[in-house]
Amino acid sequence: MIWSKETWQQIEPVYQEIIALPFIHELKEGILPKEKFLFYIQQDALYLAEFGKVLSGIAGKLSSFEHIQAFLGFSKDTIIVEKALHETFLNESTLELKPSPTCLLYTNFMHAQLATQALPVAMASVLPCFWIYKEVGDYITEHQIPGDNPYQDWIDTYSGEEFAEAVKKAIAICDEIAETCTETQRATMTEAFVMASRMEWMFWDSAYRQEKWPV
Ligand SMILES: Cc1ncc(C[n+]2csc(CCO)c2C)c(N)n1
Repeated sequence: MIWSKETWQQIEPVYQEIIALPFIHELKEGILPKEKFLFYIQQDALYLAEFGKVLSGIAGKLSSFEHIQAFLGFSKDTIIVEKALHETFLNESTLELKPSPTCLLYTNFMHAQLATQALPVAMASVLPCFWIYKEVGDYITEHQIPGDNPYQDWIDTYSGEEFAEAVKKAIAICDEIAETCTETQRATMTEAFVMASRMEWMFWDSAYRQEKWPV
């Protein structure tokens, strides 16, 4: 079976929990309190800055010209989005922004995967970031009631054609790499994918709770 198909089946329960989150429901209805969205965007800017570095780190370890080009493109797009978020939603004071416990957990996990795991495992760790956002973007678009939604730009970004193409490419590259792996390596890739998917759930949940450091 194709690695990505088999692996998505593993996270289907996590995905169902994601679309059941109040953050996603209220985003879809356009009733998410502004301060919760802002908390999310601020943490996302911090997340994207690290994620962009991890993507270019993966590119640096790849050998096929086509794969390198794809991952450098993903990295560049991530940094462009991060910069745009800063310009649209954030101001000077965000220089003092500090990552929430969940944001730090997720970005450190990605960096650790890149630094200590085999390349296919690091690639599997970054894939939920693409794929889950695509599914969530499509889900919201399909279940939205027409009308004004202050978060429409965000929704359109992740349900658009351009993003769909990037996600397709990321999945295809992971499948191609998985084909060259042993069963054990493929299982480790799946484990990494599941772990990152759980952190995607946590990221939205932590934004809804405006998570603080306990001490
Ligand atoms: C926590 C978190 N996870 C995933 C994304 C989505 N995303 C971020 S970068 C990128 C790749 C190309 O731009 C994608 C799909 C996000 N914004 N925040």
